[in-house]
Amino acid sequence: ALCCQPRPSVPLVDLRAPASVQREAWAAGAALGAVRLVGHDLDIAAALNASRSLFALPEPTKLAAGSLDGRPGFQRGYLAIGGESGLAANLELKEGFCYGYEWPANAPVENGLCGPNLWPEGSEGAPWRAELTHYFHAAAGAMQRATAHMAEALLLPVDAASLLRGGERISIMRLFHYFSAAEHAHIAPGKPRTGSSAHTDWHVATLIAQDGTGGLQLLGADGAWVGVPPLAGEVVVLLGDYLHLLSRGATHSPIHRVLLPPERRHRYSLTLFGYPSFDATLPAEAAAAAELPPSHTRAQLAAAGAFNTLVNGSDPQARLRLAEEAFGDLVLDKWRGVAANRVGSRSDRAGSDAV
Ligand SMILES: O=C(O)CCC(=O)C(=O)O
Ligand SMILES: [Fe+2]
Repeated sequence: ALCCQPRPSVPLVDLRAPASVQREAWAAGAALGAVRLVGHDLDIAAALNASRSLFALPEPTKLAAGSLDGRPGFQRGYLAIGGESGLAANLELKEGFCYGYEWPANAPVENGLCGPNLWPEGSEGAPWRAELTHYFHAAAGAMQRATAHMAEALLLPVDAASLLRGGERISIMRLFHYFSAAEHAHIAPGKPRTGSSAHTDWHVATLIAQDGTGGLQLLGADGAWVGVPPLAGEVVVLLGDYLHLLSRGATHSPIHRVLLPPERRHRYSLTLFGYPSFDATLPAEAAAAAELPPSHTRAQLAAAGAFNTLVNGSDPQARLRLAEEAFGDLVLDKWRGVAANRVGSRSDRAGSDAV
């Protein structure tokens, strides 16, 4: 009977249905900060397979495509295990690869988030690379449609079309490959291991495709971690800090984390970070009304402990920066911070955890 079916904890939105029909699902999703999405036309299995091919490349080939040393804050290229961490206390046991818009060779670098993709040497013409490039554009389109759908359904006090406008060339795809806890025991022995430390996403929205392993969790209002089910054919849309601010709190930016896969399992995910334009600034009233950190209950804050978020609420300069600084400058600062938490770095040894 209908009465006895468990209510799915992350609401499901079908992009093929009119936004007005999906109002209830988006309202529940805005309160939680996440929806499951179908009707997106993405070939998730093909993209996951392509990312497996990339991570199966020889270690030296991957390391040679590493990005972090040259340009602090610039996020393209290969991320080795321990190469970044949301919280300095943790070793995040995953490797990653970040890429996005394909800048023409010799295009001028307009800002710190622009620049060439750092594909592994010898990958020109590889089918997996073509698939990943295709997936970036398809996923960005699906996210654009989803945010417009959401804004329409929720009657958000922002121009729906403008949420991600101008961010197409700086939005970033992050491929992850998570290991089980006992692997790579020689790296930072004794350090607590996790997949992704508790955090909020700093931008507009995140579109996540995951394999069947599971491990992504977000905090519900009561402070209980809610598993985001890895269901075939679905992607997950998480709503971020910048959307929370822009919408004057109409959407929640959930604290979430990724647990490591069980023994002998690996987890793959494709995570697209949807940015507004580099120069986007918050209207002064929105910045003044901002809750920092965004709209979390006491139960959520207690359950999360330390977590990484766009602006540090206990820093008196933070509110000022929100009103005055472009999104791109704020987020570049954040990227420098997580890179500074890499294994063996100075802030790693000092154990500092920015919240
Ligand atoms: O791998 C995932 O499922 C999500 C990772 C995540 O939350 C992030 O990179 O911001
Ligand atoms: Fe995230």
